[in-house]
Amino acid sequence: MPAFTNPTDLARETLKLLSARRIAPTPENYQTIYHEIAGTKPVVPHSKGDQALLKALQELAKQVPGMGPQFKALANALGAGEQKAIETALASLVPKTALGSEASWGELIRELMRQWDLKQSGITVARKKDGLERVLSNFSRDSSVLFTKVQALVASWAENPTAQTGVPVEGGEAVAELQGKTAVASGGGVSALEIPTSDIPGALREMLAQTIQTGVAPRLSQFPDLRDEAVMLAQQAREARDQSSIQGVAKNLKQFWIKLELRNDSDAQVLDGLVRLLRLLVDNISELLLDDKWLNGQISVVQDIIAKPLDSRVLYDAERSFKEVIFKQGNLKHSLLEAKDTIKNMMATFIDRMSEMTASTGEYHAKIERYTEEIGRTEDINKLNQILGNLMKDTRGMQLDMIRSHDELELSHRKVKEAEAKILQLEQELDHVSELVHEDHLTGTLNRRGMDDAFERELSRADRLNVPLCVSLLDIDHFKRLNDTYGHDAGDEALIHLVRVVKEALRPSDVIARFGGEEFVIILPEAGIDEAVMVMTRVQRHLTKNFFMHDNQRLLITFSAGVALRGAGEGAESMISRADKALYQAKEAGRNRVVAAA
Ligand SMILES: Nc1nc2c(ncn2[C@@H]2O[C@H](COP(=O)(O)OP(=O)(O)OP(=O)(O)O)[C@@H](O)[C@H]2O)c(=O)[nH]1
Repeated sequence: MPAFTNPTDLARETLKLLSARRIAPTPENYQTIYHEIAGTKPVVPHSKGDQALLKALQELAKQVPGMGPQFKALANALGAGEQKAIETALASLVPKTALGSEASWGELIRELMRQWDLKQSGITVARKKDGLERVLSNFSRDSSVLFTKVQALVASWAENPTAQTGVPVEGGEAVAELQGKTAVASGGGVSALEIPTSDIPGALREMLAQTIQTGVAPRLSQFPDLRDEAVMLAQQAREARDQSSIQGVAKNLKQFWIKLELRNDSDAQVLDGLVRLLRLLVDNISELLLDDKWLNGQISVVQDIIAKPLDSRVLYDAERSFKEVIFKQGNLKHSLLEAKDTIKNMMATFIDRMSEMTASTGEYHAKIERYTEEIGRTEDINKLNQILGNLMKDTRGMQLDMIRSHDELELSHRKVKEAEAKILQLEQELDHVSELVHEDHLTGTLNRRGMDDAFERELSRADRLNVPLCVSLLDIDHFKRLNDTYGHDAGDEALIHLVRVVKEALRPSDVIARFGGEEFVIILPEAGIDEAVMVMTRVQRHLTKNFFMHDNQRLLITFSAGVALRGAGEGAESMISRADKALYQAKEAGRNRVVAAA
């Protein structure tokens, strides 16, 4: 029995003992000594967080079948703040857990308490409590599932202090894996608690597979390669049974999403590009309206673009060409209008002079008639002399007028001729500028200038994304013989045929440009050397299956090609030169083949 029961005595004795034992008179020490003297248990005040944790443990005691007493003991020990009792309670949880690891539940709860007390930005105690309650109420029927869920929840707190939610939902682990994270914390002491593979249930795998197959793949119809990849991934997810294949699926999915994001970006770019292009066309229609022919040229470019699968690069090319044409046409239009004005002025001068001349000759004739009458009427020699003098003067004046008018007319005529020549030249220039939009006018591929632009763009893209880039130089075999046998026009047709067939076999992102006569450059973005050689061999096969028809004859066209993979920091010129050497080797080796450059 304690010696003191009266609170005043107890207080006095407590202070005495504090002083006798030389213990600092802190509130905690005072409380401990007080209870020691009174023979009572100290009431440990609980923080809000502790209260929530206690409540959660009490909830666990109710919900987990067969483990109620253990959780209750732990809650009591925590409530009383008795370290030894906490340890015993934790130890008592261990053998009862369904999971193999002896220390699993104990460690998990210890970690739960540790994370509970830690302050993570963005995860409040209320949020933790909410998360824990949801896990308890959703998964407490199966202790092994509950273990995994509680573990994932704790890991999510530990993993990312700024995480928006700490509540794992169905498939939460899978989502964490997809994002390239594991559901188990890398620090914070739970790294030993790996999720056993047997805990990735078949239903979850199936759900993931179905999400990819029926939710993702059908929305990728415009990107057949990605759609096929999604279907393949779905199959992979369905078949993944062990840890390493699940990890493989997660890695593939992550890469797939990155690709999808890039593609979506480029989709938005295509839309942007198209809108910019249309705006450019509409805004500048007045510049292009000088002649219907030119306007139609621009519109047909837009129509061509819309007819093809949209590609931000095609739009970019078209936009650049448009801008150039509009700028040049604007300048030319100005000069053209000036030249036309000059002609109009010349014509006006000409008509003025003509009417002046007609007027002065009319006047002269009237004077002559008058002088003739006067000459008929007079016999006076002096008078006649005077009339003759006047007549001479008028005739000389008339002659001067005539000479002046003649000179002026000559000048006008010359100026009109010059203005006409200028107009002709300007019109030819306009035609030429318009042709620039269509690049190589025979085959419709890019010309050398277009190729330079495309190279510039692809090289910087390859640098930016750190992806490979290949170039191929192809040359038709024995083209001279074809020209000599069937004529130059047939040769031209063969070039058009070749380009059409080559384009069919290439990817939309590949670029083809006419390098010279019967030589073409193909830029293959994001292709390694093996892939590039494979693409060019596929193009060759496609060409041998598609004969060139001339005068109802099936003519087989073949080509040889050299392929070069871009070296670090290598420029277009050097790549083409290496591809050219490889092309030479292909010709030397018997033609109709593809050779990779060293
Ligand atoms: N029809 C036509 N012929 C062209 C054009 N440009 C170049 N050529 C012709 O292409 C031929 C190229 O001949 P060569 O360089 O001797 O090569 P090849 O006959 O193809 O022989 P190999 O390349 O060795 O297989 C020449 O006859 C050129 O006149 C063009 O635009 N149209």
